[in-house]
Amino acid sequence: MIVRGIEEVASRRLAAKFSDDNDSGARPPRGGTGPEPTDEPTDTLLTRTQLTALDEVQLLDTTLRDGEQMPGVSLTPAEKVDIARELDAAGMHLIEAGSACTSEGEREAIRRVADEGLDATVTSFARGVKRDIDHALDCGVDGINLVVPASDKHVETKVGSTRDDVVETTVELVEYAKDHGLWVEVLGEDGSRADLDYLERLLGAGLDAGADRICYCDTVGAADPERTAEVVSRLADRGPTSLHTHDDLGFGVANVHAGLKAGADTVHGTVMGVGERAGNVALEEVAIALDQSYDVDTVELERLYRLCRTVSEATGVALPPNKAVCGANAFAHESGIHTDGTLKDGTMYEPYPPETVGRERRLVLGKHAGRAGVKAALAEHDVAVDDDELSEVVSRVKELGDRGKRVTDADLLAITEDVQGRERDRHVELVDLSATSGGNLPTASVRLRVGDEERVASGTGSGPVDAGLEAVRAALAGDGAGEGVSFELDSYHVDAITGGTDAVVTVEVDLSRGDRSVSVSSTDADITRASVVAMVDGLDRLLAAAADAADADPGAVADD
Ligand SMILES: CC(C)C(=O)C(=O)O
Repeated sequence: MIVRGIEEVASRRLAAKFSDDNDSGARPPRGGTGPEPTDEPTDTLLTRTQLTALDEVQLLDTTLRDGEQMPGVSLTPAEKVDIARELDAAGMHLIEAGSACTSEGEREAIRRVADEGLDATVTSFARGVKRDIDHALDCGVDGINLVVPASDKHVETKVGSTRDDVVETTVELVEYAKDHGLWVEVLGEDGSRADLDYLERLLGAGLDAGADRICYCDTVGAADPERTAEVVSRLADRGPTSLHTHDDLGFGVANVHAGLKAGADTVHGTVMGVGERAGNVALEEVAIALDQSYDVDTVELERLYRLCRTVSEATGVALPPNKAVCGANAFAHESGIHTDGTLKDGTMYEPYPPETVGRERRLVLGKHAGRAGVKAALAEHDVAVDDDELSEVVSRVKELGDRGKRVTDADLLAITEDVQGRERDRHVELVDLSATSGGNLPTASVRLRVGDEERVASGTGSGPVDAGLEAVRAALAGDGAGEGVSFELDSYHVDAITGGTDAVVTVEVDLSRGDRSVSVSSTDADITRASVVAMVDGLDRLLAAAADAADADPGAVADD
């Protein structure tokens, strides 16, 4: 582990601030008169603005600490290690791996992250008590995020202390941690609601005692950008300053930008903004906004989506469909006008190409569908239609959309077959399914018709749906008698259509084989059946497409 350039950035910035060169215009003055357009060529009318006083920003990820404080989220050591590896691979500068005082299990997790040999600086959260620092030392971390109360509410009501005592303890603890070789950041909890003179005195005392940096905390997300700028510019005059913002007023990212313009150089946040209440600022949003609007590099953007998926899977927090960068709809277009425009020029309705953050563009069909979008979707499945057929398909797609249904690829293909009066043979079909759960090992058995043969197989999994998927995979794997067929389940989504324990559910899956993919849905009162039927129907569509492509060659059913 290394302290990845973080203090180099800060000291260069401070040096620039206090050097004469600064006045010569080599570096724009902090807190200046507002954004200055750069002369970078651009193919849009947008000009990139320069964040005053900074050109490098470091990110501290606290998904494994503040993110895990989200109600209902609890990560195992293995999950923490997985997330930490992904963060490190993306080039995260600092990773707050947890709070060492929490439990032996938490210390084990922090130890494992610290032992990974990551490039990132690995830290532990520590409250303002010596035993928390000892616990952090015991975990082998590089540094600590030392949290001390800053607002009177926290000083007096929460910890029952006085301002002077908190300053004195902070100095002692910083000296103790530095004597033990730790990198130290001092955070003033509830700093946005603290008396500014006292906050400056408290955090300044931390710096004077040897802390490497201080952090402005908008603990309850109560500040607006103006307050943020006011507080941060005072703190940044004292030394390297980080920002820790929450999103209770929806100002999370705006406050980060205000704080950076006011002289901070490091941003705390979490992946997908997971965290207490309304969450922390989402680091993927910070990273993409800094890149797009200010030309500031932070982490590897093309790894952001993958990172979000890893965190979503580990935490169980679904990717919010309408969120920047990670949302399913971030690069999806449904309305006829948008789809038509997007087909003419991919950037028509997007601020940046999806590949920038490791995504792909999707055209979705629903009640707003138009001819261009439907035609393009059919072309992706190598289906050609004449003008009259297209009109009929579009109107049936809209009808389905009007009934509140998202129109999947399988729906579109079925509608088109009907409009064109085509019948097709199924390549794979579910004949029978049984599943058991409740015991130690959920199990499912399937009987499939694959071409002319019947295949029976069973599988086990974390639940009956997972077991059903394994059974389908096993039936299709081929055992010498039949040929093997493999596929990827790219996404799986369940919606309860009715309430109660007898709810009817719709399962929607995206499957792929090679470079072909298909979306399919199935509705049933039995979630396992709905899931397996959707998977088998999707696979059937993929096999049909492969067979068509190979000009009805039966060998196309098997993997190459
Ligand atoms: C205690 C600090 C760092 C915190 O999590 C917050 O202010 O939200």
